[in-house]
Amino acid sequence: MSVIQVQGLRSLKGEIKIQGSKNAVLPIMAAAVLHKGTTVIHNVPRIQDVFCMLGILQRIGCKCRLEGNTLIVDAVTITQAEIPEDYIKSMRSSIILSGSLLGRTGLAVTSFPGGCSIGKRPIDLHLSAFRKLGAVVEEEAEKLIVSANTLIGADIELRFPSVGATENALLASVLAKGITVIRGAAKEPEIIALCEFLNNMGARIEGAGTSKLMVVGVNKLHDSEFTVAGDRIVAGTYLAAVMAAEGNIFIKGIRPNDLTATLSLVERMGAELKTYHDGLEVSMKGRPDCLDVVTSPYPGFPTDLQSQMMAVMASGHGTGRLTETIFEGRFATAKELKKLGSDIVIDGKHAIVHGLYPLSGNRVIAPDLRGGAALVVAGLASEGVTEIHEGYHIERGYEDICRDLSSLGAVIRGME
Ligand SMILES: CC(=O)N[C@H]1[C@@H](OP(=O)(O)OP(=O)(O)OC[C@H]2O[C@@H](n3ccc(=O)[nH]c3=O)[C@H](O)[C@@H]2O)O[C@H](CO)[C@@H](O)[C@@H]1O
Ligand SMILES: C=C(OP(=O)(O)O)C(=O)O
Repeated sequence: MSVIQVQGLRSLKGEIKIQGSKNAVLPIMAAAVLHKGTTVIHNVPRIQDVFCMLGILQRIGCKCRLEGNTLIVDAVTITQAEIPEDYIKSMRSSIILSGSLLGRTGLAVTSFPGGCSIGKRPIDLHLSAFRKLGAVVEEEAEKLIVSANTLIGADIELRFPSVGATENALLASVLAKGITVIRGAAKEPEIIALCEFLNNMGARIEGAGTSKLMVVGVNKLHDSEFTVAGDRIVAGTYLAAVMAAEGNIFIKGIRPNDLTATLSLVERMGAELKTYHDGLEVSMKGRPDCLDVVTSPYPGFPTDLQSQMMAVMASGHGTGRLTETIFEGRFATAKELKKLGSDIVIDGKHAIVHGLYPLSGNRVIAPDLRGGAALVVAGLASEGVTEIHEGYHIERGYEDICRDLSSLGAVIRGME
């Protein structure tokens, strides 16, 4: 699907089941490499990033079967510790395999990762964690070679709670000798999921969900089965969709507690919410109020929902200010939203959004995964047709955004 067409100004109504979490399943798939046996993962979303990770697992020797939303990974034999560069460039999460390959084989040959063009995205914290555990990191003609004879538990201090660096430090330390303490760790629900997954396969990790993780190295892991939780960012995207389009929808298959900062924001913007243990009902009448929003690491408001919220405010009421503190490139979406008539002024880390309704349909280009989803949201609040080009970005993280929104009454279709 390279182009998405949205006919705006239709309210949304109905119920939507949220796919499994991308940012949880990718490190879990990488973690399966640590075990010389079989891992079964349920509620795996059928998205491009998962297909890419599957491709990498197969290239390094794993036997994988994706049946519906269940993935079986047989990692009895790893035949190579090098990940081809084309895979690495097409997906940020490929870097997470360095930790698990290093833990499993003592060697990981990768290169600098790709991902969304949302900022510089260095990996210095990942590499310094590997070094702390006793690995040697070498750069050779675009290749990044991380190796260790023996990984030894260590005290790792992260100067920023990087999600990826926390995951890599965990993966490299599970089979290391002795105790590893990770201070300044990320607290995202996806880190908790990874710790639960690893403990369920025999690892010994304490402190998940806090900034201090303790890993007691073990000698071996065992076969396991795990179910991935619903994707809080996809849920937040559909929340943004109903804020922009108005209406009433039930979002099921997620834990509202994972979305506390987002839910508090949308309530202040004017939505009515009812939360249940595995879902929530959202009702939006009239235009949402524009407010001040600052992105920050969990439990703060997630950068992965900033663009969608920009789209909501662009079609809202009053003036708001978005401050992006994590990824400096995420305001690329503003340029596209302006093509729909929105009034957004960028000033460094801040975007000042003056709400206007309705926006007017136009041809726009998805700048990245969440920026693409934000343009779909803006299309719902636009008069006429909005055509979003380069929709392949959206497929990295959404199983089928057109299927989901049409089931809620949106007039939307994808075209090749
Ligand atoms: C697959 C996945 O889970 N992706 C998520 C993960 O990305 P990712 O793991 O790449 O994000 P990080 O938490 O590592 O990055 C956060 C910040 O730390 C900086 N940094 C990171 C690593 C490092 O070695 N040095 C450094 O300076 C980054 O430039 C960025 O400014 O967390 C982000 C922040 O919640 C989300 O937006 C992404 O959706
Ligand atoms: C930035 C994102 O993903 P990735 O880290 O995989 O590029 C995202 O999910 O918004």
